[in-house]
Amino acid sequence: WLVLAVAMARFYMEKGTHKGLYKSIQKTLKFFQTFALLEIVHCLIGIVPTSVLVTGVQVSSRIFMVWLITHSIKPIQNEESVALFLVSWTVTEITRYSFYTFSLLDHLPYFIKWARYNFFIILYPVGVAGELLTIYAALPYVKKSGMFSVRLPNKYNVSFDYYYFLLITMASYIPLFPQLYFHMLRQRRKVLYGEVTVEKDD
Ligand SMILES: CCCCCCCCCCCCC[C@@H](O)CC(=O)SCCNC(=O)CCNC(=O)[C@H](O)C(C)(C)COP(=O)(O)OP(=O)(O)OC[C@H]1O[C@@H](n2cnc3c(N)ncnc32)[C@H](O)[C@@H]1OP(=O)(O)O
Repeated sequence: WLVLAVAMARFYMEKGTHKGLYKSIQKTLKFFQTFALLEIVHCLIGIVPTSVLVTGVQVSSRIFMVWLITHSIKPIQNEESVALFLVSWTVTEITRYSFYTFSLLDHLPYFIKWARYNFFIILYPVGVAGELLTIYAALPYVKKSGMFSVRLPNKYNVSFDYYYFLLITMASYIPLFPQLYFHMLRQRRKVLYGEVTVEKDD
């Protein structure tokens, strides 16, 4: 993610625009974000004590944004909203992995701890806004092209409309995002202020 941050900063300093940013960093982004699937595996096999459900929603929604939205629908790659979620994911992950690294080394600077459990207050809504605006921008292209959709009649007698799937996905942020956000607020109270709260989990 640090590599991604440097590439993004260099691109913006050289070009002075976000247009072309996604194209220039897409390989690195796809590599690291797809690799994040391992985080779900780590939770499943218990080598980290994190909720499988929270991590699953977090990682799968990002994989979906990377592969099934931004990679697949080229005309939206230059939208401002793409830069919005890219910056927000990158800052979040640099902070989060710094937190893990320094925690493992047993030398966690207070600033990293503070940043891990404060930055999300702004970055989460900003990232989600970037994601939702990007899906919204994709809707007309998806409707026009009929991509990833299966129409009747066909030999399996099934139909699937990606356009409506995207509308449902956007709607699912309404119940799911607050769960992730409140989870982080509870973690913040626990880690920064030592408050213990009971959380219903997977
Ligand atoms: C198929 C279509 C699906 C569509 C779904 C649509 C619905 C989507 C709804 C909303 C999606 C949100 C999208 C998201 O992409 C938006 C953004 O990310 S915007 C940017 C801002 N984001 C954030 O701030 C993310 C916040 N989330 C997190 O930080 C974590 O990812 C989270 C998984 C939520 C877990 O955090 P939590 O604090 O609960 O646990 P941790 O894992 O951090 O820590 C627990 C302990 O485990 C140790 N640990 C964990 N991993 C490691 C590691 N790799 N190495 C070492 N140690 C690790 C950690 O230190 C903790 O230890 P201790 O308890 O001893 O402190």
